[in-house]
Amino acid sequence: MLHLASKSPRRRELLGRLGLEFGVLDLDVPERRAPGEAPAEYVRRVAREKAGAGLLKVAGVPGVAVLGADTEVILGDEVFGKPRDAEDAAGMLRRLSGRTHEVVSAVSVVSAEREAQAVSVSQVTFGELSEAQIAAYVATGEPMGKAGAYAIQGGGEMFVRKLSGSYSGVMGLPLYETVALLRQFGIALPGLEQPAVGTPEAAR
Ligand SMILES: Cc1cn([C@H]2C[C@H](O)[C@@H](COP(=O)(O)OP(=O)(O)OP(=O)(O)O)O2)c(=O)[nH]c1=O
Repeated sequence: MLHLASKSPRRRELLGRLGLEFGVLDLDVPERRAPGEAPAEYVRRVAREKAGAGLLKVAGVPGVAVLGADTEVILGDEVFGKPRDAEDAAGMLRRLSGRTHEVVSAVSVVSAEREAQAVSVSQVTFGELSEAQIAAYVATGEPMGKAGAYAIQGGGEMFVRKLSGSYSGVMGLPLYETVALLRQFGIALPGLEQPAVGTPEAAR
């Protein structure tokens, strides 16, 4: 049985697209970058810690695997996590305006026997954002709870001039990498292995 160690509704929705059954573990893992820690290393560590904390919660249940993930927006050596408040969100959007940043999403799967990890890195280029646009977007509340203060799956898509990488990775759970990891753990993916309901006979 797979468990998702995440409070993120996006991760629940994305994992659900694979058509497998999974439980959800609500955890609070601190997200703080250690001094001198490289941005990509930080994302990998936090994903591993989320999965590890989840495994502790279900310890003793045989045959369980736990998936944890972390997503951060990286601009040079700066790491933008979830904004603290509206002002912080506006500051992040100002920094991202007219520039290309990276969105790094790490996924970790752990079980009592093994652990594996995959990382997805996407490049996202924003157009120039006016102060009015930033203020209007922040006022929608959408930036809160999102790394880099935007949601590509929401109004933030209007800022994206170019995306090179994984759309689901930017949203918080890179599906291509997740499928590969789950297969390593022998977890069946019925949504991928059977024809979708309603697919015409000829297309099967
Ligand atoms: C860049 C970007 C991030 N995000 C979200 C994905 C993640 O939920 C969030 C980054 O914060 P995370 O710390 O990765 O995740 P979380 O705190 O939401 O959930 P949990 O730790 O419980 O798994 O930003 C979007 O929804 N859209 C985007 O375009």
